[in-house]
Amino acid sequence: MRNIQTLLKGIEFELIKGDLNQLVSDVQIDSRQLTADSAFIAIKGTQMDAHKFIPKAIELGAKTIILEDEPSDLVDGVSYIQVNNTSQVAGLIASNFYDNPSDNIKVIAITGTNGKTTVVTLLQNLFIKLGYNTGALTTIENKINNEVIPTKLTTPDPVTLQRLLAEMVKKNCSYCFMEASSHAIVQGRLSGINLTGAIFSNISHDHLDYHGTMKEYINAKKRLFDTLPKNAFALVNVDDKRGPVMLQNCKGKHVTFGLHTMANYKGKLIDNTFEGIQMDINGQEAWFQLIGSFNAYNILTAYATAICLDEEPMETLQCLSELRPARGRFEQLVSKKNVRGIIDYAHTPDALENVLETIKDIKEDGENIITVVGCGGDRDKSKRPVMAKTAAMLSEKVILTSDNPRTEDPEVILEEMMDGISPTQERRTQVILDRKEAILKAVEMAEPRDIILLAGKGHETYQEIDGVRHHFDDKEELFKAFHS
Ligand SMILES: CC(=O)N[C@H]1[C@@H](OP(=O)(O)OP(=O)(O)OC[C@H]2O[C@@H](n3ccc(=O)[nH]c3=O)[C@H](O)[C@@H]2O)O[C@H](CO)[C@@H](O)[C@@H]1O[C@H](C)C(=O)N[C@@H](C)C(=O)N[C@H](CCC(=O)O)C(=O)O
Ligand SMILES: Nc1ncnc2c1ncn2[C@@H]1O[C@H](COP(=O)(O)OP(=O)(O)OP(=O)(O)O)[C@@H](O)[C@H]1O
Repeated sequence: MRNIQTLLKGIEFELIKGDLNQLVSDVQIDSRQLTADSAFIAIKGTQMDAHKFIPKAIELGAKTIILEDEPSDLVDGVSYIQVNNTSQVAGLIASNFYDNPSDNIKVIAITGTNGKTTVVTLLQNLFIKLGYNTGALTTIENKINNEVIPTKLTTPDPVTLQRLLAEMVKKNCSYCFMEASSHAIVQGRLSGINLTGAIFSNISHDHLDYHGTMKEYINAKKRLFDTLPKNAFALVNVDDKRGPVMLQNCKGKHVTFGLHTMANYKGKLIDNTFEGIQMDINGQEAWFQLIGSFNAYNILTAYATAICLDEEPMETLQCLSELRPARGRFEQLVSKKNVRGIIDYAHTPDALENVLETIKDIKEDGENIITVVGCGGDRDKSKRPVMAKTAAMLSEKVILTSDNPRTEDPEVILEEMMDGISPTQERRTQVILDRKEAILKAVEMAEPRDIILLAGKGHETYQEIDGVRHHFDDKEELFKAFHS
């Protein structure tokens, strides 16, 4: 139990009614999770205004309400605390509730359109190999050492985030590596975290449905750097022209990396095969088991982060070279007929282009690429024709199919994807609504040495149709198709 005063440390507030010594058993932003004596933080969200749940919260036993708008009806025995922006202080309140966990664990957050999950996974595995207890928060899952905690979000909500950090501290973790999505940054989910480092991977077209313009999207990422403390490091990719932008007005220690630009950490790709990549990092050559030139960036990022955290360069390289790809990130299966299947989470135009360019770089002449790809429903519609066009430009054959239509009509999504296909590309493009059938068709069409790319789902084990998640796993389906 904590008293309200403790929860409000460092926050500007006004006590409308009640007692600051009142004890609080838990902090919640969702009325559905409330238990007796919890504090309820009423957030004005993108869908609804949680102020309307305040009566319900009190009914469920909440005696502390943190809100923006003063309610007309004030209940006796309940403390009402008014703040400017509940969404932006929820993390701070939760941090105070959990004893400011990020003072006792080094938290490193990565933002950027692509590469976040890969880098966080690499870093967690690297630091476990280096002998540390380590936590990781990713789109795939949250982890405390080897314990897996399922998640639906890339960056957890502010209260869950602080609870996870507190749990990591309890389990003696020295580090937490986490993804910071642009949604999370804008919504203040990271508030209350005392960051040790922030990383910028790259930026390209994504999430414009939420941010509106590219400028706003870039600004969202930049906010992570604008609020960085002086003793934290700001590690950015200077091959991306927005890298230096992230560092403008950033108080943290500026550190750069790049493959093509002068940087503190300079990498060079030497060899790129289906078995792995060889690269030079600051004059030291090493072999890594991750595939694709874009992974040269991810390895360089992980290396640079480890050195920023005072690890020894040779040991870091040795451990990095032992690491394998994350689930659904360029995972490969080869059939008896010698057809190579690649499962990759590429679900943005840029990531799709990257993965296809990577395959083209590595493959031999005469080996054809068959791409199976779809676009999600209820998400950025503008990327649909672009992704179809990218697939058609960089593959010999394309099968457009479903990828989480959610509440949208999958046929309409596919029609919008088809808008990106030119009349000449139409001849080598098929539309197969059912993803399982699309995979079977790709396998049936493939000749020995051909390459099938299943793009977009990666690690996901579901297909969301009409709001219901049905079990679906690209790797499982490909394995069955290869063995049927
Ligand atoms: C659009 C968006 O980002 N929404 C996130 C946001 O919720 P919201 O503002 O929309 O919430 P809302 O539904 O309007 O509800 C407002 C408030 O009422 C509360 N509520 C609601 C119902 C109720 O009965 N009682 C109650 O108290 C809710 O808990 C919330 O605090 O804040 C919530 C708490 O942090 C998030 O869970 C929620 O993520 C939703 C589920 C989501 O799907 N978000 C996606 C878009 C997202 O955040 N994705 C990024 C990754 C993007 C990427 O890189 O691909 C991520 O970090 O995962
Ligand atoms: N450094 C990189 N630069 C460009 N593309 C990359 C990079 N790393 C990975 N990719 C591509 O982007 C896809 C997604 O990678 P990853 O999951 O690591 O990114 P992410 O930023 O976590 O994305 P999300 O938040 O959507 O999960 C990969 O499958 C790969 O095709």
